[in-house]
Amino acid sequence: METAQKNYIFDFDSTLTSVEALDVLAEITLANNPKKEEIINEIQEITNLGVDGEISFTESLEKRIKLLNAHQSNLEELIEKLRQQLSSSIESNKEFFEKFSDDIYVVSCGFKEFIDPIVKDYNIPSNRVYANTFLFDEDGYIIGFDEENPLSQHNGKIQCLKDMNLDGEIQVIGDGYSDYVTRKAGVADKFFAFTENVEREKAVKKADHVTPNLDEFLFVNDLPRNISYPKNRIKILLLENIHSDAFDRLADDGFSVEILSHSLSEDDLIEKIKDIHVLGIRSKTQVTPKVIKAAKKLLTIGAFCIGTKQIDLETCKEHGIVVFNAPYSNTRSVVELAIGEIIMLMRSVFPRSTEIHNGQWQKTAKGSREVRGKKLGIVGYGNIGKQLSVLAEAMGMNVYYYDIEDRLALGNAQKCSSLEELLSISDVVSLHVDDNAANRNFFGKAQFDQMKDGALLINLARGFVVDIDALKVALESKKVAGAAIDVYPQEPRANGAFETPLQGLNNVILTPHVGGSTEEAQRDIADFVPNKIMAYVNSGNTVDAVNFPNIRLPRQTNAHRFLHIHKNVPGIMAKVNKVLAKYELNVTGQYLSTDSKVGYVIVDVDKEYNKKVTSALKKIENTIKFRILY
Ligand SMILES: NC(=O)c1ccc[n+]([C@@H]2O[C@H](COP(=O)([O-])OP(=O)(O)OC[C@H]3O[C@@H](n4cnc5c(N)ncnc54)[C@H](O)[C@@H]3O)[C@@H](O)[C@H]2O)c1
Ligand SMILES: O=C(O)CC[C@@H](O)C(=O)O
Repeated sequence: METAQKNYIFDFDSTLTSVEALDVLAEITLANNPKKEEIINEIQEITNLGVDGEISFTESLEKRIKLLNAHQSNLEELIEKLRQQLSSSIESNKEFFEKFSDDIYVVSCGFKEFIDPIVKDYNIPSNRVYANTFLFDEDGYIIGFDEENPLSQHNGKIQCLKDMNLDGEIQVIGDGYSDYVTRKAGVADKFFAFTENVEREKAVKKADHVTPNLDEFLFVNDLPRNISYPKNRIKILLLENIHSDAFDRLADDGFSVEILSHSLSEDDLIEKIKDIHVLGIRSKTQVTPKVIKAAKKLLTIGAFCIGTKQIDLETCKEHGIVVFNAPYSNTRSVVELAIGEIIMLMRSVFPRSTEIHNGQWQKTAKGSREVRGKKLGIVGYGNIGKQLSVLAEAMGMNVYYYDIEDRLALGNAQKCSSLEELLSISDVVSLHVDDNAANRNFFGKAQFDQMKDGALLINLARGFVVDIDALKVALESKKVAGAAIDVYPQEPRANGAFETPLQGLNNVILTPHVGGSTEEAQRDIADFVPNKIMAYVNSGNTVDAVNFPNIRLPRQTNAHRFLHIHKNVPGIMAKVNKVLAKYELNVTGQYLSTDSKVGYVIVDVDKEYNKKVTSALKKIENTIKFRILY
């Protein structure tokens, strides 16, 4: 079947390059001019007025050339600078410019003197560049332009395209007025608003299609491209006030990111998740089997925290959804809060402070003790427990710990063989067990009874670990002299009203699950988790995934990468290889990692292959998910 001829008409400034060339020329010519900033601002204003169609293009050109005061010798430097500032999606898609060279034109209101040498590198010869030309005086100064050229006139591109008299469909790709008017005038069949460098409201409104980069344009036209799926089509939803650095990092990589300050209910999440490829949450969002079932496009979930029990990890795995977390980023923050709270509780600082807030002066040493020499009992000697052990010891505390696993003591910390033993000797008990469901109501009446009279309790782990009613009784009876609680059996999804039976009790510090909420921790998490997400989405790496076989993949060079996630049943690898053999693929690398439930096989193949292989791989029985990356 013969395919219809298409002509691709590219604008130059802010489309092929990320800048306006005359602005760059101004930077060069005005380098030593004391009024440089003023003049450059003026030039930019004039450029924008012209691009938006507020003043005639000829007028804008005349004014700018006068202000520029440029010389022929400046052009060489300009060309060098422009070469460094090509739009990145143009640079990464050279193959398209090579394969479709006969159908590509540059039609620009810029100047051939600098456009020709730049686009030549992209296989576009001078005779397919339609642009203005400068006029020079005998000393080589630019004094004007060829006024006969239609491109120097208002609506010049319309006239130029008419004169070009091209056969077939005409697609214009550009960012401004001169581009979109060609569509209205009927000389272009489609206008693509290119917004990689600048997003002009009017251009976006008039566009048949908004293309945030060349990848999107090539994808919708099914043209050869450097990337399998445009990143702007990958939708990321970040909930629960995740640090804005995460948004910046993911958006800078080209993804479409939406950020919400609160968590979503199951129903709202089910609705929202249908189109989402990547979900980012903290501790409040429950990712239930119903949510996962609705998440048809979901590739990965980032828990921007330590805990992952809010996510049904097994169901995620069965659906080929890879989950990451940040296991260490907020550890130090929790430890520092625990240390602060131990001191505050030991000194009864909060009751003393409340008295003064209520207008009372109560200077007393009663119920106020140093931490030095006191016994700290750490329950759960993991990442947080261990770090707390070291800092507490540095303050002169004697550290004891209890863990269900065999954990090596740090410093002079002493291991207890049972929880009872630890509780019976500790002046302060600090809970740092993990968020395992088995730890529900782990600490109740029996444990309070086993504590020393007047000991203190700290819970910065999970709310369901402590029986709050039993704690209330222990505090009221003075069995426990004080407590610091950061986590609660039920926590609200968003900021607002909150009630707990512990409100109003003496020497009880209540914080709203902020143990890990420091600027430093949140920034670190906003670096760590997006990196994991990008490594998976962009290359298939699952290193540090919490529910998936971990695999570190080599860099993919000059190859297409097939990612095949399947149920781990006998014979599946043989079937995958049979398909690859049937279509005679040249396999350049194959990697496999499995656990008892799923298998994850990655195959790197030569770029040229029979495309039918992909549907054959998808059709293999027990396939869960299949993706191609390039
Ligand atoms: N408040 C906050 O903002 C905040 C911030 C970060 C972490 N946390 C929570 O802190 C807790 C500890 O985090 P971590 O990074 O140290 O986890 P971790 O997995 O490194 O350590 C947990 C330790 O607890 C032990 N453990 C589990 N159940 C136990 C039990 N019943 N008795 C004794 N030991 C037990 C484990 O063997 C492990 O050594 C987690 O619950 C985490 O969700 C809270
Ligand atoms: O930031 C959060 O919402 C959770 C903090 C903490 O409980 C964690 O699991 O890291």
